[in-house]
Amino acid sequence: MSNLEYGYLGPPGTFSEEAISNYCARYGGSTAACGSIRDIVEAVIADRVDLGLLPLENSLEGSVNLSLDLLYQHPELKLYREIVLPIEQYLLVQPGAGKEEIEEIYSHPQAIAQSGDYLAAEFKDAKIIYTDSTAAAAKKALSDRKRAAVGSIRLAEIYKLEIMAENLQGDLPNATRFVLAAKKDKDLGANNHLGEAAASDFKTSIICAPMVNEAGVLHRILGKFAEENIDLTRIESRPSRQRLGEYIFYIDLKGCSSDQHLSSALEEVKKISSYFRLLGSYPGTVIE
Ligand SMILES: O=C(O)C(=O)C[C@]1(C(=O)O)C=C[C@@H](O)C=C1
Repeated sequence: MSNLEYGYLGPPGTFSEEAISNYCARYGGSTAACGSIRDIVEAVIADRVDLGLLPLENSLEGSVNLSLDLLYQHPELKLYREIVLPIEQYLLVQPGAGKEEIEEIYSHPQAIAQSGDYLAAEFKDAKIIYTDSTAAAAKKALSDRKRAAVGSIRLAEIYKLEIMAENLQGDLPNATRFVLAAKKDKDLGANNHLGEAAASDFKTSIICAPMVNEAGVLHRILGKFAEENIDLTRIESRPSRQRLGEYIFYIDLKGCSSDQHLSSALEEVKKISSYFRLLGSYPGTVIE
């Protein structure tokens, strides 16, 4: 078992904590709660933890933009593993509080968005207040019976809250994909389990920006992967922050960067990019 320390979005009771606790139960290691996604990245950079767990995307709501932006802003970071966690949202209140008493609903923006249809139908007059995490929302609900929190069932037990409603995301499949990131030059030890998986289960993530902003550039980049028969699992754009209308692309691909076909496609993409960064090749862990 490994003795690595993992920073995650706390306090205890978040989905992030569930994901990393599950991972550590399987592979060893300890956890450290951080107050925000920025704090996780700072803790990794300052060597206060070995790796940080960043939420990257959700099956209903898409990207966690802050995580994408922080990965771009910190070229010293590398991705080591993906963890996918199924998500179920609950509405939690002070014991005994009635539905008609609820005036404010607290949660992380992703959790609020995943429960959007339910909240619009059942609490259309309630004020929605965003928090840094679902567990921070539970703490808010604890102190006032007119408040409710959206989050995991574990929050009910940890913070002694009552479940007012369950399955807020409806029947749609809800899962969040996290990544473990560390400094590239960090010595993670030999027995870290991070690379454990069948080679076929690897994914590779890159960030790139086209050399010129003209018709067909994205087509040319994607064509390089098609030529080598590489399965592209996700593409996301974010503003380059240099000029209005200029974007950088986050691309996830099946395979490992050392595979012959993927490595030649990456070399070709590098040639036609003004910015290119290999975020890493990593295996995944799916939590049931
Ligand atoms: O607030 C939490 O519980 C988190 O772990 C963060 C987070 C996210 O950023 O997406 C993680 C999973 C869920 O999608 C909702 C919130």
